[in-house]
Amino acid sequence: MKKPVIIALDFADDFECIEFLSQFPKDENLFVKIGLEMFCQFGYPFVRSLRNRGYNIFLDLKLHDIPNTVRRTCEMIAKWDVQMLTVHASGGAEMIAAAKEGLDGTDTKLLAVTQLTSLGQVELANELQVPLQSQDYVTHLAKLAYDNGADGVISSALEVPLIKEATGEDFLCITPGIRPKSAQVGDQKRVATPAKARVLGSDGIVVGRPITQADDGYVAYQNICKEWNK
Ligand SMILES: O=C(O)c1cc(=O)[nH]c(=O)n1[C@@H]1O[C@H](COP(=O)(O)O)[C@@H](O)[C@H]1O
Repeated sequence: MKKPVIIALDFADDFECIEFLSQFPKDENLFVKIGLEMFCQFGYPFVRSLRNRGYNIFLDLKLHDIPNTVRRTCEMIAKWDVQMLTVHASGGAEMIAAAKEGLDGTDTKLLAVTQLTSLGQVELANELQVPLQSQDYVTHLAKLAYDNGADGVISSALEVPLIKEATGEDFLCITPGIRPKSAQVGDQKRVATPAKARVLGSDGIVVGRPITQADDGYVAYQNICKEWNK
């Protein structure tokens, strides 16, 4: 699959979301992320309706629970034909392996979230009391995910070279925290432009507000794709 620009559909309601999507040509082969905000409101029927439009789906549920619960949840999601699913790497080795087991027999890529891109070095040290540099913590979690069967991780683009070195070139690094030069950073801390993410080796970028809150979402998307594919 071509390295995707994944649009994070973080909207307050489905009407706003569908109106946003109506700006895009019908044959535009979109890769969209359904996160907790939309999934909590509209659940699986919403996932199915977007899949039926032909979109690739990244279901971002960031599962984090005991292994048995995560495995059983993944067994259910395995029937949904989604292309990517997230769990938190900090759920541990057994939980990651259980998630993979639950997805057995599907093409759904299991991605483990490392250190959220909204957390910087200060939050890692002071709030989470993790005595490591961000890049070492992220690499450690990526290796844990790799060793326990995940297909890839979610990290900032900044850590991609280290993750690839610690795991393998084929281990997917999907990177949110993407901000074109002109965009506001907002609550993100570890950010990169689309061009920088490409140079650092990201396998796909996740972009929300710079597209969904732009005056013209389709133009914003096209500009980001141009920068990403240059
Ligand atoms: O798992 C994610 O997708 C994710 C992980 C992470 O570390 N940081 C992060 O921003 N995300 C998601 O990526 C999207 C980023 O949105 P924007 O900040 O609006 O571009 C949001 O939907 C977040 O939930």
